[in-house]
Amino acid sequence: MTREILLVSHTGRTDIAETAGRVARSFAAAGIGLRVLGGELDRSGVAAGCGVQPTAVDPGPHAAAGCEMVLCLGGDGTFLRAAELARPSDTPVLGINLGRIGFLTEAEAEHLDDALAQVIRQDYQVEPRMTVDVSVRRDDEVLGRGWALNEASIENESRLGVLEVVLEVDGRPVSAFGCDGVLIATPTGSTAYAFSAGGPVVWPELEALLVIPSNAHALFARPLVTSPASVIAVETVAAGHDAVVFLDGRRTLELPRGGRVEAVCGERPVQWVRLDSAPFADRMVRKFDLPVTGWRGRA
Ligand SMILES: NC(=O)c1ccc[n+]([C@@H]2O[C@H](COP(=O)([O-])OP(=O)(O)OC[C@H]3O[C@@H](n4cnc5c(N)ncnc54)[C@H](O)[C@@H]3O)[C@@H](O)[C@H]2O)c1
Ligand SMILES: Nc1ncnc2c1ncn2[C@@H]1O[C@H](COP(=O)(O)OP(=O)(O)OP(=O)(O)O)[C@@H](O)[C@H]1O
Repeated sequence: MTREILLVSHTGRTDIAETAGRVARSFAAAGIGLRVLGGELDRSGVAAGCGVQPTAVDPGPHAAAGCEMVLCLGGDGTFLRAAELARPSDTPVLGINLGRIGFLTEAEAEHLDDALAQVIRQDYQVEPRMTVDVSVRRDDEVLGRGWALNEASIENESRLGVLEVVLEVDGRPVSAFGCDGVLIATPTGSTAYAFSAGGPVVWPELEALLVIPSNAHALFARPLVTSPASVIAVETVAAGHDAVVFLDGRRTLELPRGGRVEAVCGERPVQWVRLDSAPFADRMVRKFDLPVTGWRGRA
């Protein structure tokens, strides 16, 4: 069977385009075909000149269909973009960090050659990462649907005044408060926006839905960790403000005043390529540069 990989890279940096050219040549030498988004071919570094003939594809839900993986060269933003292309066809995504933080990526740039060798040998595991499915409703009408890998962030559209919301979990009211917004995050997203809003770091193997009020003007506005089977709803008051739901900071849904957002564990996860079994604790310490001097460990 012909092997094929979709390459998604940060196209705004020449160093990444050069790296993409190197990746393309390695895959070509191993007999692996390359796909690139048509609109990015010129800037991708894998166009004419690098000795490879990639297939140009449209950036729709079929972009990665039939590929063995989506390889992402960039930071977290590029990984989220790659996940959007990979998820509809359940294609695994591998991130190589050529960005600043790259919390979502599996390998650092200095280990690129080792990572490519593993990909070529098909020496990796794939694990599902939970997503969140979101619907926006008003009365009985569904106004929009979407999904996120990190989080759904409900935010006051105008930024004028507070957003008055009522939080509901599993059909029961939990708390009403004014706030800048409410985040509904996955364990993967617990180190992103939810982390900045005071949420807990959740190990990615755990399935849970996190609910984190942002700047709530209330005595009770603690981060909640709910079951993956929970249905979370956030209602905005009819006399209040219009809001927007940001999904991974990339896709938006309008939430008119008096509307309701419902969030549940995503039906379709993102398939995540693991190259090694380094514990999540090590990744967190490395990415957040946490001090660990003085650790002795068990004798
Ligand atoms: N105040 C905040 O912390 C804040 C505000 C808006 C959006 N965000 C995050 O930005 C994400 C979109 O990322 P982007 O790179 O396209 O935008 P961006 O370039 O504005 O990046 C925001 C920052 O979030 C980091 N990030 C993204 N996902 C992460 C994760 N799972 N764990 C740890 N760090 C993560 C990125 O590396 C970057 O430093 C959103 O999903 C949201 O989580 C954070
Ligand atoms: N070809 C492209 N088309 C659209 N957006 C792109 C493209 N290349 C890069 N971007 C966007 O540029 C932004 C920055 O990219 P990315 O997050 O990968 O780099 P970074 O900011 O250096 O890394 P990190 O997020 O890890 O700090 C992201 O929102 C990404 O989606």
